Amino acid sequence: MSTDQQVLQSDAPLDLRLSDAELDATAAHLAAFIEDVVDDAGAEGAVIGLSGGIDSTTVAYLAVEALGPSNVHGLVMPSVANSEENMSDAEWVAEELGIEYDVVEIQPIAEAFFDAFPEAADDRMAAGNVYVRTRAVLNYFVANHENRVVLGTGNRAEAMAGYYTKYGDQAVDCNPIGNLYKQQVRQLAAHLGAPENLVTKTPSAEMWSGQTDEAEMGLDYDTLDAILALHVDGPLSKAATVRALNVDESHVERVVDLHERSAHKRAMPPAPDPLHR
Ligand SMILES: Nc1ncnc2c1ncn2[C@@H]1O[C@H](COP(=O)(O)OP(=O)(O)OC[C@H]2O[C@@H]([n+]3cccc(C(=O)O)c3)[C@H](O)[C@@H]2O)[C@@H](O)[C@H]1O
Ligand SMILES: Nc1ncnc2c1ncn2[C@@H]1O[C@H](COP(=O)(O)OP(=O)(O)OP(=O)(O)O)[C@@H](O)[C@H]1O
Ligand SMILES: [Mg+2]
Repeated sequence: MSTDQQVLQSDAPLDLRLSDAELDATAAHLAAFIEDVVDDAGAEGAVIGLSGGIDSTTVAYLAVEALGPSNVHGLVMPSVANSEENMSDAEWVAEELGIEYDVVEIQPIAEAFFDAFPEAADDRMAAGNVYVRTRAVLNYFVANHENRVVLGTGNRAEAMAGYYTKYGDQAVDCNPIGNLYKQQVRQLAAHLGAPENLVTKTPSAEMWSGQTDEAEMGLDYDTLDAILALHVDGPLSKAATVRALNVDESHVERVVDLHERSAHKRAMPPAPDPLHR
């Protein structure tokens, strides 16, 4: 994936917003899903990484609806790449929801990995993925110890574009918002009571300072959502999608490319067919 390219925007994006009744039903459905996952696992609650971003904020609100605040444990895990604003927003979410949370500085842990392979430490993608995977290890450390499940925060747009770290932020036990496009996540967050500054915040993985999802993918989320909904998830041809959204063919091709190149992330690791049965 090339980085920091021009952000392409459709001037006629598809409106995927849900009605108030649909938002009520969605919130109840997703909370019931979380409760079922925890019950089916025989677990005593959930762990969630809190980044101050809208995806983890939304899942935290849903988890508290589902399980009650005393059964949700938040982990705020800063590295040098995280902004103070995001980390303080993450703590604000935990305090607002009344959940237990810990702040775990992951820089020293990541530095141990960097020291093991100094030649890779300046590779911002490889190093950024170390931050992401370190958080996954800590989520499971707590989940194992406290008999909890790990809540994922991936949405439909990220999943279909492969915009996540394999066995990193995708290493979770369930994805409550995994079938919502990004604009629907923002809408649900507002519906659940998340404050405006979190709902409208620029999405970032914060794997390095200044990273933004839209600059890296080269598309804004409304356009990505729309191309996925119409073409990759939906029945429209490339040409019909271009006409419907008034976008360039290259927008659609970029999304198809992101989707196809990340197929391995959505599949079990392959093994050869058995030779002898
Ligand atoms: N065809 C194939 N079949 C099987 N395995 C294949 C493969 N191609 C690559 N691989 C494996 O996958 C690895 C590359 O995948 P991976 O390690 O995930 O790394 P990669 O996809 O290169 O990078 C992760 C991407 O996700 C973004 N991200 C990460 C975390 C959070 C967020 C966020 O939105 O918050 C976004 C990040 O900005 C970056 O664009 C390769 O090193 C290789 O091990
Ligand atoms: N510093 C961090 N501390 C704890 N968890 C984190 C941190 N950074 C990322 N995460 C976890 O990784 C997930 C994936 O990050 P991602 O950026 O996709 O979501 P987000 O930050 O919640 O929302 P947005 O996409 O709008 O930035 C987060 O939702 C959160 O669970
Ligand atoms: Mg983020």
